[in-house]
Amino acid sequence: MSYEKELAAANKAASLAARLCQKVQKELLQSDVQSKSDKSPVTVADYGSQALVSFVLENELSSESFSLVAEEDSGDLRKESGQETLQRITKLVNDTLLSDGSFSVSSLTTEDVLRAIDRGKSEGGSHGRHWVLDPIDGTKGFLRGDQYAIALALLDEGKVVLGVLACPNLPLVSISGDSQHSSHDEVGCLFFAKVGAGTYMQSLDGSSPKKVHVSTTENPEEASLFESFEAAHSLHDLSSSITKKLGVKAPPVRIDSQAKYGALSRGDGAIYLRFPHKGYREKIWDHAAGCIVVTEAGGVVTDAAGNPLDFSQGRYLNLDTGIIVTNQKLMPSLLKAVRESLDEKNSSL
Ligand SMILES: Nc1ncnc2c1ncn2[C@@H]1O[C@H](COP(=O)(O)OS(=O)(=O)O)[C@@H](OP(=O)(O)O)[C@H]1O
Ligand SMILES: [Mg+2]
Repeated sequence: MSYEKELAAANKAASLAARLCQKVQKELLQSDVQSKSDKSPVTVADYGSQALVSFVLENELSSESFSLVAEEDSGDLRKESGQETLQRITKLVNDTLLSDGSFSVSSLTTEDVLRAIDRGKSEGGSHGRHWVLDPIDGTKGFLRGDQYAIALALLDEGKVVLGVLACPNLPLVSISGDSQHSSHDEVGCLFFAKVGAGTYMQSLDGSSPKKVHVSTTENPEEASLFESFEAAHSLHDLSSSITKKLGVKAPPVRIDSQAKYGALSRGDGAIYLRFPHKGYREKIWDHAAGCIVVTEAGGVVTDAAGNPLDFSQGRYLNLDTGIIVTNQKLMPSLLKAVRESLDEKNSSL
């Protein structure tokens, strides 16, 4: 199976969704009246991105019956209080489709938008094909004006077979701790990977794609660490104890969203550690696209016990403790350090 047509559709869908999100983030950052606690811009961009991706996939694949596992549903938009937001989303989606020029449809109605969003209710699973979407991954980063990603993947018989990460604010040059980059660097990256065919990166503006590879270092002293920006999303103390054991010298690079997987796939840094607080259940849309982008670039993604991630169990991942990402050479010593640090943590409880 080549998945050629599916990859082209996914790239188009994620790029257009990125355009929609960029427009909303720009307005958000320019607005003086926007209060910091107002979550409405991210709400509008989240729903708009999901509606757009769902519509583009249906259109490009000429398929009425595809399955989509996605983060949002239209419940709140169907209420009286959601009508103004729904109008804004519908206008944004139509403006974005119009800006592309390749869609022959006249404008979508609010009902079309609600229907497109609700396609995302699929439960996924181990049989057949399922698209997996996080319309805005890193919502907190989006509101801060920092990193976020549109993450889209395709599962076939429970395995991730393609993945696309659109990262509108990620510099085209390396962001690892030791590299110099300035606020003038060009931003906006599109990573895409297909099973058995490697990972590529291009600019969201459409430069020609270049094959990328994870860092090949086997020396932990040269390896820098990526982790969640938000301390509430990952135990920073635990990753610090692990990297100390390994001998990592550089301070951690903390950025939001699956942009971490994208950055790692092109060799910015060599390790990504994620240890959610007890009780948190990881969703498949937070890792499916990132996972194939890294593995097709030569990296390894496992849970804290060294098992591959299983995307076939529905909307959630059933995980042992955390997620570990690195290259093949560093994995054995990293897993050992993870095991030792987890044992120390558990014995101190
Ligand atoms: N408590 C808790 N623990 C662990 N993870 C959580 C938690 N709460 C949320 N999330 C999920 O984290 C997604 C954001 O990605 P990151 O954690 O990699 O980035 S960051 O923390 O925003 O820096 C974020 O994705 P979005 O909701 O799409 O933004 C969540 O799915
Ligand atoms: Mg997410």
